[in-house]
Amino acid sequence: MYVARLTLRNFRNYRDLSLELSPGVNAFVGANGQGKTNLLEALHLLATGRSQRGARDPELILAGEDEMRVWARVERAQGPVEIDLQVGTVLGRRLQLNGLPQRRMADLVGRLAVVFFGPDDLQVLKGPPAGRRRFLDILLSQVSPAYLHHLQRYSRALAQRNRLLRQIQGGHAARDELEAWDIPLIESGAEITVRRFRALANLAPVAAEQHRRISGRVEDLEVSYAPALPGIESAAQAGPAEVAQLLQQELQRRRGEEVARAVTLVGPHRDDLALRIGGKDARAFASQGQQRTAVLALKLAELSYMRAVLDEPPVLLLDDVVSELDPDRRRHLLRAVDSGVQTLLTSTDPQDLAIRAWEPGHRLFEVRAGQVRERKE
Ligand SMILES: Nc1ncnc2c1ncn2[C@@H]1O[C@H](COP(=O)(O)OP(=O)(O)OP(=O)(O)O)[C@@H](O)[C@H]1O
Repeated sequence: MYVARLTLRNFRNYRDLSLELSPGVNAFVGANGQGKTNLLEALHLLATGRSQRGARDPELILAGEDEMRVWARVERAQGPVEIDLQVGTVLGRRLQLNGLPQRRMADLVGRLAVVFFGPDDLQVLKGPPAGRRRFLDILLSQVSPAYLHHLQRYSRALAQRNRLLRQIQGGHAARDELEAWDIPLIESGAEITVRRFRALANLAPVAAEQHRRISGRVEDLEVSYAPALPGIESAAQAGPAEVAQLLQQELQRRRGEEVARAVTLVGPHRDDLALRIGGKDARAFASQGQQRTAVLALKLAELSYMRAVLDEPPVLLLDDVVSELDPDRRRHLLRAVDSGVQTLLTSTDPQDLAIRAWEPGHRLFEVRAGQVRERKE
């Protein structure tokens, strides 16, 4: 798939922009703070409903305005899709697909699929588990509406349950009220767990292979799902009903502790992704260079996983990472870019894009203060 046209109105520092994009490589160069990342953010928003920076809706609207619009025409194997998202400070979000208003925001997901790779991703290995869970959640939500449904249901149940636990602790609610929230927590928690295990079974060998190639077969990368609850792995192989049973037992067992600590202690929001490089825990031991190689391998695995599930490549968004990689790792990344994947990449330095070495048909744009101009070489 590829984005043929992107139109922005009052989005971040763009008042009015309409861009025609190449199905191949689109490079955006410009000094810091000119609006390069904002362009990729617009596409991330259309793909996932969320900003990759976790920005809230009002922050996305041009300062002084009260409504913004992001619109894209996406060419897909089965035909074009037009996604039109409007966000207002008063009116909230409104979504149209191919000109038809949609009632549910979740309908946005699955129209455009992206793999985003930015400087923050380089920290994902050493950072807190939430970042690694988010990696899986964003990937799976984009390829599976069922996963997104369970994730939303689970998050709601978790938030409500935590609120109730605080009320119980404060003596403002009864313990048996928890049961109503246990059901969605267990059911959707089991679905999420099983689907994460299955995805990793596919992702891990690809990440390992990419890693071998990038590191020159020096070290092995092992990626696996690391559930907080022992026994979950074999239950997940049997299916969601078996996982649900384990979660339920554990919730019963730890109810007293949950009430005492006023927080939900059981479920996939406590799980992690384990990465081992050369047999050692990457979180504790990986050097800067090893982290970069591992993250790059993971991102390339994400790309090929999505490509296989969707039966067409997603759009690759590379924010300021080309310059962060040494020539060898850059070559591996750019090889993936060359293989029929629409790519939007940003850099402050046109030299480090090595743009001339790319296939014909790439486009080079200059970004300055919310204006984008195509640069002819
Ligand atoms: N809601 C908004 N209204 C107006 N301007 C905004 C808004 N949000 C962000 N900006 C402006 O957008 C610019 C930041 O753009 P962006 O993050 O895309 O930078 P960049 O070109 O990617 O820079 P860098 O190379 O530093 O990452 C800043 O000048 C910021 O003030």
